[in-house]
Amino acid sequence: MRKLKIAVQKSGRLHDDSMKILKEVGISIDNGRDQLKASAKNFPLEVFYLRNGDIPQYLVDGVVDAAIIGENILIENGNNISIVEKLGFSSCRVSVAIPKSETYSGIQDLNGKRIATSYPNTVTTFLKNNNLEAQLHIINGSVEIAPNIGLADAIVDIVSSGSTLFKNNLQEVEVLLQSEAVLAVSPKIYQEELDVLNKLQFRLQSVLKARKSRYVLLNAPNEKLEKIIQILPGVKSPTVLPLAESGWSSLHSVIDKNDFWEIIDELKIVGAEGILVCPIENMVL
Ligand SMILES: Nc1ncnc2c1ncn2[C@@H]1O[C@H](COP(=O)(O)OP(=O)(O)OP(=O)(O)O)[C@@H](O)[C@H]1O
Ligand SMILES: O=P(O)(O)OC[C@H]1O[C@H](OP(=O)(O)OP(=O)(O)O)[C@H](O)[C@@H]1O
Ligand SMILES: [Mg+2]
Repeated sequence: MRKLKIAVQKSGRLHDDSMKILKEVGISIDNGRDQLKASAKNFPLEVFYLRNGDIPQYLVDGVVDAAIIGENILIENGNNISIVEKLGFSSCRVSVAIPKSETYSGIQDLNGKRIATSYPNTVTTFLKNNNLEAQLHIINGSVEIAPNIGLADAIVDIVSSGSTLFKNNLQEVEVLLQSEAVLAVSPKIYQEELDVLNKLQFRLQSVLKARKSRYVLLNAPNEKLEKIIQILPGVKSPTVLPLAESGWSSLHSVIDKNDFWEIIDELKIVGAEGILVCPIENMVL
């Protein structure tokens, strides 16, 4: 089987979580320090460690078949690159920010302004869509400093917690796009590599589903079961097993992690006892 060539950020915000998710899908990679390329021991995969910003071009050219990359970079530089899976980490947004001291009454306020950014294509599209004109200053990092040193009136940059904006006395006024890490595929991928990619994607989906879910076990008197089952939908329907103590059962089910506390509260009210909640490693549905 031919190997799938996948690009992963060499170092930076995406690196650790990218390696972690590959490990969670059971792929073990021989990772010598400072290696730019490494092969998986137990899966037809070759990992190329590259700069996030360089990855779209490698995908366009077919130098790599796939990549784990920030969606914002694909929007900025990735013509014709498809996203096959959103990976749920490195969530952020690309936003316009202006000094806190300035009032903002709407998008028109950006007309004629000087905007500093590392994402010129994203900003140009945004300006065009809104019939605005502005002067762009393209800088590669520390964009948030630009208004404070008189280089720009506004910036467009990544925002996550908002603490960098806060520290630089800036306020977020428009969100251009939302982003997270994604699995992207080269338009030049061959069928054999695509078959490997499909296998990888299947494994990723099972890990991502599992991350969003929790396994719940509880005990309840039989007369309370009907109400409890209504609260616990489960993958199909909850498993009910008799306990050694007569008139009691054990119920097992899968719930969405986000609904966790609400469901537990409801379960307690209708008479569930000994509730256990466990993480799930994989979910193959
Ligand atoms: N503060 C943040 N919170 C969450 N995700 C972020 C944050 N900053 C960046 N990201 C996401 O992580 C990706 C990588 O960011 P990082 O700053 O590590 O690299 P970079 O400067 O874009 O690239 P390079 O690898 O070329 O140096 C970004 O494209 C974005 O999708
Ligand atoms: O809203 P926050 O949580 O503060 O995150 C936003 C900051 O994070 C990123 O920078 P990073 O720390 O990656 O530094 P860099 O500019 O060197 O890439 C981004 O460029 C912002 O500056
Ligand atoms: Mg950064």
